[in-house]
Amino acid sequence: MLSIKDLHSHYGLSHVIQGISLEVAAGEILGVFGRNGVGKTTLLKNIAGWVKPSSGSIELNGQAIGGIEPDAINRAGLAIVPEDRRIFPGLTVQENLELGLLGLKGAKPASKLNPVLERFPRLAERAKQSATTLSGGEQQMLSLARIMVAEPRVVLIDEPSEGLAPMIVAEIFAIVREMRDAGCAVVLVEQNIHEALAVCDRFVLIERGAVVFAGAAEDDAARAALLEKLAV
Ligand SMILES: Nc1ncnc2c1ncn2[C@@H]1O[C@H](COP(=O)(O)OP(=O)(O)OP(=O)(O)O)[C@@H](O)[C@H]1O
Repeated sequence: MLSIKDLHSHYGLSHVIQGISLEVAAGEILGVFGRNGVGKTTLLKNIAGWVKPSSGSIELNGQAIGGIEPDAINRAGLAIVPEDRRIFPGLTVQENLELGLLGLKGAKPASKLNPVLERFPRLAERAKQSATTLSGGEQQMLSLARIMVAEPRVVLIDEPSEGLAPMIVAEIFAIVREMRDAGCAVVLVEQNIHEALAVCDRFVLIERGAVVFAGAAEDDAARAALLEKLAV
C-alpha cells in the first residue's frame, strides 16, 4: 500500500532523512520508534507532502506521491494526524469534522459524518460546541475522527498518546486498531513504546535519519532487542 525507497530529506544543509526504505501493507500497523530528533516527524511530513524529499521514491498503491502537493496526496487516500492535532479553536466540533470532507469529490457530508459521529458519541454530544471546550483526549479523538470521515487508505499518526492519561491512551490505540482492521495501512510514531508494541504488527527503529533495526511486534527477541536499544 505504502512503499518508500531510499528517501533522503534535508532542512537546509541538515541531512535529516538519510536513505529510509520501508513498506506498509493494507491492514497493517508499522510502529516507527526512535529517540527525540532522529527524524520520525520529518519522515511523516515527507510522506504527507509537507516537506519535500531531496531524493528517493514514495508510492501509494503504485502511484508516485513523493514531492507532490499535500492536497493531492490527501486526495490519493493518505491522511495525517499531526502531533499538534490541528484542531481549529474558532470552529465547532462538527465544523472541525467537516474539514475532513474538504476536497472529496461528490461527498455527501451527512452520509460520511454519521457513522463517525456514531463511533464517537462524546463528539456527537458536543457537535455544536466550540472545539476549545474539549479535553486533550477528546481533541485527539476529534483529530482521528476528522481523518476517518474521508475513509483514507493510508494513515500517518504522530505521537497520539502524548500528554494523555492511560485510560484515554487505551481508547486512542483501540481506534488505531480499528483503522487497521478496516484495512488501512497505518504508520504510528510513538514514544510510548510498550503501548505501541501492543498494537503494532511490525516496527522500525530510526537513528540519525536511518532505519537501524526492524522486527515483528510478536517476536519476543525482536521486542527485547528494541527495548534494549532504546534503554526503556
Ligand atoms: N523545520 C525545521 N527546520 C530545521 N530543522 C528542523 C525542522 N524540523 C525539525 N528539524 C530538525 O530535524 C531533526 C529531526 O527532527 P524530527 O522532528 O523529525 O525528529 P523526531 O524524531 O520526530 O523527534 P521528536 O520525537 O522530538 O518529535 C532534529 O534535529 C530537528 O531539530
